[in-house]
Amino acid sequence: MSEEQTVIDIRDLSVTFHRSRKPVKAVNGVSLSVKAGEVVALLGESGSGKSVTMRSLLRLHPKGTDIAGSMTVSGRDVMALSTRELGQLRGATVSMVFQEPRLALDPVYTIGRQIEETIMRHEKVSRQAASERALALFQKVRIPSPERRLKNYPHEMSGGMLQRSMIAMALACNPKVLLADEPTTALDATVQIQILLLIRELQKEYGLSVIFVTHDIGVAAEVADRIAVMYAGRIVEEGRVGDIIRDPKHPYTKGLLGARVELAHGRDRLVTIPGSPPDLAAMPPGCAFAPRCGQASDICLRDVPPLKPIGETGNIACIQYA
Ligand SMILES: Nc1ncnc2c1ncn2[C@@H]1O[C@H](COP(=O)(O)OP(=O)(O)OP(=O)(O)O)[C@@H](O)[C@H]1O
Repeated sequence: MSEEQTVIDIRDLSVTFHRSRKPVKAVNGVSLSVKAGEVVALLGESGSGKSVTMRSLLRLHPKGTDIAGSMTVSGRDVMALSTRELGQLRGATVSMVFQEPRLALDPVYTIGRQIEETIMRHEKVSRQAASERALALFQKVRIPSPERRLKNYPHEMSGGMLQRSMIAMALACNPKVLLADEPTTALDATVQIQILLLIRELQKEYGLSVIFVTHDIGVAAEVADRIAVMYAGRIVEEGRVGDIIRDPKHPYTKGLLGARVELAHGRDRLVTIPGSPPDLAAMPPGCAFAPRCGQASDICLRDVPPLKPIGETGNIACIQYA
């Protein structure tokens, strides 16, 4: 597979939930592609639609959810897959790691057993072969005393070890794609950086395409090749990690970076962007960020700015650059 080959292609994705009285459009016209061996971070505040975008790739939404647009993973049209085909895609071609590994693991089976079952669900191999592979995977994610640790139950492991175990399980069937949803958010800072480095190292070794969901621009900078910034269900800025960090263009991205810089300088409080994101069930007209934007003009309150190319590789949705 060539470096330039697109592995994930999301086109004009919109996702609407109908759980409450008013429909909630959690994702609104998102397009995103990820090449072979590339890491793209989806960055934004809570509720911006990052997880919903990512989960759409495996059609993990409740029944009755409206999904519009198209998605392909490794050339397969996700919306056209049968339930059986979708089951094969999950875990084999596409793996996921979550913020809370405990919720993804079964408390009554050992970790080793759960990795073996994952392998045997997707491949015709003996338990012995699956067990040997589980051991090799535990060595790969550098879990000390791997033989002994494979016999542990989830509650016997620390958060960091559990996340290493989840990464081992995610790699069990040689996936092409890893979807990571805030996998380090619940961990201490030192463990967090170890796990980020591990993900980055394994991603390179396996040539994985990764979508990494995070609310932390520092984490995104550490792990990603490209960053897509989401706000209220849309991508508002997208570009190479160095460009976004060095020269953020969208006022929202600047705000996210500003909050981070204040923290880095040891100020005693987190400087956040004033105001809060809009109610997705009652979106105001115009740019969703306008009510919080120091540079907004009348036109921003009226028209939604389209996402337009900027520079050679970036995109921006802001009237200042239209
Ligand atoms: N199953 C669901 N039913 C109804 N609404 C949902 C469902 N899943 C997500 N939402 C809503 O969609 C919006 C976007 O959620 P999403 O989880 O994608 O946000 P996020 O950017 O990943 O933030 P977080 O870090 O909090 O997960 C939120 O308003 C959320 O309440």
